[in-house]
This record gives sequence, structure tokens and C-alpha cells, in this order.
Amino acid sequence: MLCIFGLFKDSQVTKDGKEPTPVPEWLPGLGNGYQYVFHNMDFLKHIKNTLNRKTIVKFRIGQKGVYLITRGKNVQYALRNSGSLSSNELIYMALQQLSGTTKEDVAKFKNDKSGTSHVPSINMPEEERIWAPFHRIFMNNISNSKAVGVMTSKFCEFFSEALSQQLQGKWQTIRVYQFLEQQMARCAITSFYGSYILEQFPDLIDAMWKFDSNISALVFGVPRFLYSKPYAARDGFHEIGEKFLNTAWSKFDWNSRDMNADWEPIFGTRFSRMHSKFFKDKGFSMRSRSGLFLGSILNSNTIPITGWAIMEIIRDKALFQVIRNEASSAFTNGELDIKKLVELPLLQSVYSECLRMHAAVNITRVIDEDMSLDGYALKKGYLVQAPSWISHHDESTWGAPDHPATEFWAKRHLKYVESGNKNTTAQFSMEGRSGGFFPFGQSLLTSPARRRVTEHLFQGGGIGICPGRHFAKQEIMSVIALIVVNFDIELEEYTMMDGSRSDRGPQDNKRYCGTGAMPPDRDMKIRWKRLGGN
Ligand code: HEM
Repeated sequence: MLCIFGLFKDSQVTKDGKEPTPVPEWLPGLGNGYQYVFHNMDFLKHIKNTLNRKTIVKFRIGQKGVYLITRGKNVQYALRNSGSLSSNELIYMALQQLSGTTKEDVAKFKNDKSGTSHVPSINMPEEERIWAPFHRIFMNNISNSKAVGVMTSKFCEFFSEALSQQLQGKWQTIRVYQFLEQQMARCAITSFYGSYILEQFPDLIDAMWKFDSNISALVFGVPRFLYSKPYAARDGFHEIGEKFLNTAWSKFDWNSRDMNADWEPIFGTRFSRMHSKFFKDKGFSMRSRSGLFLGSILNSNTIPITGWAIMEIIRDKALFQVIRNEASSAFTNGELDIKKLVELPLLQSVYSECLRMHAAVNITRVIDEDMSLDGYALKKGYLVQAPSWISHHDESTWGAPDHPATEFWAKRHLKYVESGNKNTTAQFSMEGRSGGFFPFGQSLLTSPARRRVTEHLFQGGGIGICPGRHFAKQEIMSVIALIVVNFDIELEEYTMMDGSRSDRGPQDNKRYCGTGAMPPDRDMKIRWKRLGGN
């Protein structure tokens, strides 16, 4: 586990290349550990401003050396092309810190060196393998198009139902983010994990948000004796998971036809059933099973991105109208056509712009062997970290006349092509920029061809690109479409998160920087009126 406090020490110059420039210490003599953990965005701004001509810089968190990579081509190279990097140590840390997996159960992951392929890379009995079947559960039940289709259609069914509870033809006041935090979370959990979990444990949503707001302290490894609140939040959340798993297991008939259903009320999706059964069959403790199970419940990325998109659309009346017109074209007889929806150019541009601005992940790998990158010599044992916040705010990649990268611009990802008769059509495009855009992480594997053939074939396990990204896009775009098409909306005022008046609009809640999507720190009070028809 990373220890956070310690003095910054410069490392030796090697003969194999330049030594990356050390980041100036935040507090002379005290290093950057505290700033990195508790003020990650300020730390990243500090790096961006003081070292903006360097491509790789280094600093220390306690005893751990970290290289930060700040340019798109290096991020691509380091996270895709090198056999010298892995994410295993980080996964073990996340398992212990976030999921609360017991040491004995983490050891089961560690002991499996057979890789994630069907064919083990070393001689190992099939029943002792963890990584390969675990990855298959993700690939077959979250990433593939059938599974995504089931989850999206269930989600839309529940979310449409939630919207239909709003008064028709009458103005009503709500707070946008508060509504999403409760209603979108409820629908996402139900579509993924079935209806039983929230019927039995309605406090789960609040426990989830409490846990979520403490994730950075847990991820960055703040010890329990220094700061116990995050651990209490995690334990409270996991206790609900334990109670759920106990009752759901006794209620569900594993020999019934529901075992293979796309969705049933007790466990929800096939993913949730397979995942839960897998860890029980492998003899994991109840505490580990609960943490692993609840890990994927978190809506901590999709809800903030949706919140930002909806607020941006509401505060610009012209944009609201254009998005409404565009989204309406994806409805046929009141039914949302998801395939059409996810291809809509402006909506995709708004979605990507919100990910660009607010998804702040520090994609991290461990260097397994000394390596060189961009003329720099990088040492074994260091972490390599690519902060999306820096790449996503790079003016040379994203800036446009009158639309600096620091600002939301709905049309930033559109290009205009001639469509005959001197007309032009807008198309969604990330051309030439995708290297600097990685809200969902990056695949570790080399060429696209190799990635296609051997997706998830890396030694020992490891994280690849987010397997939930297709579902996330469909879920977020569906919520936007269902709201703008079915409601007239007027902005009343901005509020603090407790509902009291705020004299400014939302900004990123910086506490989340480095760990995922940053939610807004203010809410938006609106009047909305549900329309008839759709
Ligand atoms: C806007 C929404 C989302 C964002 C920005 C996001 C981002 C990420 C990132 C950055 C990673 C780590 C990749 C790495 O370190 O290389 C990740 C992993 C993961 N995500 Fe997402 N995610 C989102 C939504 C979702 C959803 C909706 C699901 C589930 C349906 C999901 C499931 C997962 C899982 C299971 C992993 C771990 C993968 C592994 O261990 O191989 N994510 N996500």
C-alpha cells in the first residue's frame, strides 16, 4: 500500500537516457504526497503551469516514485505498447482498499500467474485459475452488445417510469443533481442488480454516495489510524452488501430457469448472478464477496457526467432546443431507438465534452522492467501515471478560436462536411485528438489487430479499458434524451448541495480529481413540466 507522507528524494541519473525532471516540492522539505492525495487538481495545475514544456516529470509519494506522463503520444505508447508495464499491484491495492477484500482472498488473485486467456500461460489446474474466468464474466456479461442491450433497455424502462411519476402538464420544482443522484442511481442499480436489493435495503443509495465521497482517501491509501471516516463509510456500505448476498442467496433458486435469464428481480442481470456465484464457488469470504459485488454497483462516473450534460443543456436555451430537436429524431412512436440515439452528432459531442472536462482519472501502471520513453530512462518499481485532467485540458489539442479548452463548448467535437447543394452536415469527430482523450482508460495491448484477437490476454490479470463504457454511453445519452424530449424546463437558481441558495453555478468538486468523474459542487434548481405525447 502506498504510504503518503515522506520526503522527496532525487534519483540517480542513468546512462540509458535523461532523468525526468522532478516536480518542485509543494512544501519545501515535505514533498508532494499530501498535496497529491488531498488536493489532486491543485497538484496537477501546479505541474501543468510549472513544467508545461516537459513530457515526463517525476515525484514521490512517500517512498514510491511516480512518473507523470503529460503528452498524448506518450500516454498512448506507455499505456498501450509496452510489455514493461502492468496494473497488477494496483489491482491488489484496490481490492484491499476499496473492496475490502481479505488478505487471503487477495492472495488467490496474486497466486494465479496463468493470465486471462482461455489457454493458461503456465501449467495450472483450471479450478485454481481466477483471472481468466473473472475476465470472461466481464467480457461476456458487461461488454458484449447483447448484455449492453439488456441493461440499457431495462434502464430506460425504469427511468421512463420514474419520469412518468412527475406531474403531467404542471410546473414542478426540483433540483437536477439531487434528482439524478436518487432516481438515476435507483434505476441503474435496479437494471444491473435487480429490484430486490433496493426493496430490502433502501438505504443502499445513501450508503453508496457516502462511500463514493471517501474513495480518494481510500484509493490513495490514507491509513485507517490517521483518518478512519473513509473506512467507516466503506464498512457501512459493505455490511449492506453482506446482508443482501445472504438473503438473495437463500431466496434465489439456482436450479430454476432464472439461472440463465437475461434479467430477474433477485440478482438482476446475468453478470450479477455469475459474478456472485463465481466468488462463492471460489471460497471467498463473505466480506470479500460483498466488496467485490458492490464495487460494480457504483454509479460514481455515469451520474456526474449526466448531471453536467443536463445542466449545460438547460443553462443554454438555444442548445436545449437544438438537442431536443436532434434527440426527438431518435424516438419512433414514443419508443427510444438506442442505435439512432448513440449516433446523434451533437449529443455525442456534448457527451464527449462532458467526459473531456469532468472525467479526471489518473490511469496508473507499475513499471515491471526498466524502460525508456521519449528519451527518458524510466526505472523498474516506479509508477507511471497518465492524468486525464492534464491531457483533456491541453490547449494545443482542444483549444479553438473563442473556445479555450477550459470552457464547455457543445460543438467542440463536430466537423462539417459537404452534403450536396452547398449544404453542410455536422458529423461527430475526434479525428487527430483521440490519443489525448482517455476517460475510460486505455487498453494495455499493442496493435488494434492484436487487441482484437487477444483482448485481455495479459500476464497475471490487469486492467484494460473500462468494460462498462458502451453501457455508460447508452445510459447517459438515454437520460438526456428522455428528459429534454419529455419536459419543458426553466432554470430557477443555483443552490448548494443542501438546497440553500448559491451565488454561483457549479464547478468541479475537486475532491474527486484523479479518481473518476468529478461531480458538480453546486446543484441547479429548475421548474419542469412533463409534456403529454411521448
Ligand atoms: C462515464 C462513465 C465511466 C467512466 C468515465 C469509467 C472509467 C473507467 C476507468 C478509467 C477504468 C480503469 C481503466 C484503467 O485503469 O485502465 C474503469 C474500469 C472499470 N469500469 Fe468503468 N467507467 C464508467 C462507467 C462504467 C460502468 C457503467 C460500468 C459497469 C457497467 C463500469 C465498469 C468498470 C469495471 C468493471 C472496471 C474494471 C475493469 C477491469 O478490472 O478490467 N464502468 N472504468
